[in-house]
Amino acid sequence: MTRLSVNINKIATLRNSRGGDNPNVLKVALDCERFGAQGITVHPRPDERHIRYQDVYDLRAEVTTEFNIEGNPSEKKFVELVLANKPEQVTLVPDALHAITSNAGWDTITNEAELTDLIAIFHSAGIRVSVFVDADEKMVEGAKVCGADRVELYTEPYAAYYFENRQKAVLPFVKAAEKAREVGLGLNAGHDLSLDNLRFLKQNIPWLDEVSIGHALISDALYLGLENTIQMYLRELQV
Ligand SMILES: CC(=O)[C@@H](O)[C@H](O)COP(=O)(O)O
Ligand SMILES: NCC(=O)COP(=O)(O)O
Repeated sequence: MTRLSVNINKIATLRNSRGGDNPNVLKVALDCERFGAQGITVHPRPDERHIRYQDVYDLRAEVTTEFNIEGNPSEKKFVELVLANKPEQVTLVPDALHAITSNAGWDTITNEAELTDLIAIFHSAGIRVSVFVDADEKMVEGAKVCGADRVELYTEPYAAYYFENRQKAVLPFVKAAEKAREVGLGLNAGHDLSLDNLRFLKQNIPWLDEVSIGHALISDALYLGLENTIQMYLRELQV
């Protein structure tokens, strides 16, 4: 079974645009769970341009499905936030400070020492650790060496190339996923997954543990409604 974790960053972006509390991030998270999402993902960034640090505390208190916090652990504040909230999963992402969104996975070989230390810290708090990587077998192997539990494959290149040649687009992801399975890592995927490209990814990598989806899902919900949209994404994973 592949779990759907809904990334609610975009809800916070909308809320922050007017400075009030509409839409209410916590309510949307609980509604996502009620509508069938099996997890909630947030990616607080140091500038708090969408999810604020306080949101993480508020969500932790109420979310009953898997809570996944993504972010760059080079920021001490991020590590402290995760340790204070003890989510079921932390996803380590090497974001540059002013990047519009995540745009690359870790070099798990160059950053082996840093990642190994951080993973040990999160493990000592009982938190599962997923490491965001490009679809590169060497980076997957490197994540295993660092002690990760899972990798999250950065799927933007798959999504970008999907309509041109989906067989070729998925191939590096299948190889990276096979490597993850071979070395005993759990497998997540995310970034730019959508109703267009999700089913094909799942068909080619049926052992995917989890996908985290935000931008496309929240955009679809404007037309289709949140409950219906979540059901539609869940259906794409039932193949
Ligand atoms: C880690 C990742 O793939 C990103 O998609 C991220 O979680 C989304 O962050 P933004 O919502 O800030 O673009
Ligand atoms: N980890 C990826 C994620 O949470 C959502 O990415 P996107 O669907 O907003 O591109």
